[in-house]
Amino acid sequence: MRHAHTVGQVRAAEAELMARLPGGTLMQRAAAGLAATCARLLGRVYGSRVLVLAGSGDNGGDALYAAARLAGRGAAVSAILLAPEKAHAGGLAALRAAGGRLTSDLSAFERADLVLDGIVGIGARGGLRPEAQRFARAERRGVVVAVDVPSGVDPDSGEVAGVALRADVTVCFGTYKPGLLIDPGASYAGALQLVDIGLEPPRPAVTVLQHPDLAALLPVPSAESDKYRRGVVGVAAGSARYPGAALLAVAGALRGGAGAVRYVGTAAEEVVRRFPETLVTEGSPAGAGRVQAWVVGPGSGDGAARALQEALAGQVPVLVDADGLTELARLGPTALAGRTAPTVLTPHTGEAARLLAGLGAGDGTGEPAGTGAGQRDGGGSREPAEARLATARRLAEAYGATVLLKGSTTVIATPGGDVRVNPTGTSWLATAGSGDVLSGLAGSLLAAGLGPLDAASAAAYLHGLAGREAARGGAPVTALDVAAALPAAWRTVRSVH
Ligand SMILES: NC(=O)C1=CN([C@@H]2O[C@H](COP(=O)(O)OP(=O)(O)OC[C@H]3O[C@@H](n4cnc5c(N)ncnc54)[C@H](OP(=O)(O)O)[C@@H]3O)[C@@H](O)[C@H]2O)[C@@H](O)CC1
Ligand SMILES: [K+]
Repeated sequence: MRHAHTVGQVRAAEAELMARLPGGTLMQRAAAGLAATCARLLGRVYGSRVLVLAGSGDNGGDALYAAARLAGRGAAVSAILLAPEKAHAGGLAALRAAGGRLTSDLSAFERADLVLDGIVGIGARGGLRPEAQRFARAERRGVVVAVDVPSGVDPDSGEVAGVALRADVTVCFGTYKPGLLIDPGASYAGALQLVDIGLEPPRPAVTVLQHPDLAALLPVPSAESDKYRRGVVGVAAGSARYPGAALLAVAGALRGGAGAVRYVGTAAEEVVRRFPETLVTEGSPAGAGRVQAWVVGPGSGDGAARALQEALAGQVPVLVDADGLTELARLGPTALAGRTAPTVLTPHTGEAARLLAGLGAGDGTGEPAGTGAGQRDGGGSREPAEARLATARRLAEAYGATVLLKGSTTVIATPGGDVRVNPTGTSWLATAGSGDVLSGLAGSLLAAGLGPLDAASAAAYLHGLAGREAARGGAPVTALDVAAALPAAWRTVRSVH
């Protein structure tokens, strides 16, 4: 599992560690790790052309010390200082002593085999300054290695105010920063490398699952398992207007590890025709048999209100999506107040705006909460992408539910303040009905016994992998293709041990 910490947490841990170590130790550890990654990327250090962009803080210091190490191994190193009078004195002296030289020639950026971006790190305030902005726009030939954070990316939120330097690799020190894991920041960071500098920060602000975590989380049937012990997931989805949503949610649920899928709703006939293994009832959740988790809302249209009310009245986990979310936004958080079992909400950006409006916060559009029932669009984007982390946290806390906020980086937040970011997303998943597959899948994992954070983040992870698998070779995918590729995604995560 990858752990990310906020700037505040890093600063606190850094202060604690620095108090125990001789001055400059951490920077030397950072520079050594940074230089080692650069050497690996260059292949042959001797004779290579390296350019350092050094700002006025310790981020520039790291870059200058690392560049000095490369110069010591025969690289031709030049440095552009963005604030010459404030450049890190020790780093600069080390670089000079190793044969590095200063330049103000911008074409060095274009010619370099490797550029070290040490303009600004976790001390950044606001967007990149004008003297740094030109590097974000310049042509380049070589590899760009960001020191700790790509300059211009907000380390805590991933926000980019204006422009940022796009890196091929980001070498971060001590811990990952949340902004490297969340778009748009994640798309500027390239591959992530962590250098251990001995930092021991507390509980992470953000975590990211990796294949072995998934392999450990996913349910495995035991010798004693029967379909009921493996969990039954109830799917209340689809309507006369949107029968397809029922099929897609069921398709996802069938590949989520539950022992059986029980469908309730008006599309029962279509569902059983397409997926004969499904148990179907033409009613609503109250009249259906026992389930271990409910999925409510995809394509439910006018039926959403009743299905939601009945599912929430039970004491099993409930995942609310699509029209169920619109209804929940109308009711507000009090609708969940009496629940003892977990609730998972899976909004896209537009639905998140409605849920926020349901708090009485308003979404700035003047649209009253609860409008747009039956809307099957991608959600419009009334919430700025950069505010996603904060939005997910806020909704989770206010609704007392685990919130999976869909987007180019899907973010999952719990009411207790845990946040996971999904690393497997792909833009191919921006296809109609793909969210319905995700909710069926996540509901199935809930029914199989995973907790809400694990179920939601494992579902997002598998869904992303399945999307990539279905789009392999650059082919467009349909939501059913994604569902069909889910078994391959399970095998992929299980094959890595
Ligand atoms: N934490 C750790 O454990 C370790 C941390 N280490 C390293 O230290 C780094 C943090 O160093 P830091 O605190 O000196 O801040 P840093 O990011 O260099 O920037 C501050 C300077 O930049 C400027 N500036 C501000 N905003 C700007 C903007 N938007 N655009 C352009 N410039 C801007 C601002 O200038 P001023 O306002 O003073 O003119 C200020 O002086 C960290 O990322 C890591 O690399 C490692 O050495 C080892 C252990
Ligand atoms: K940087």
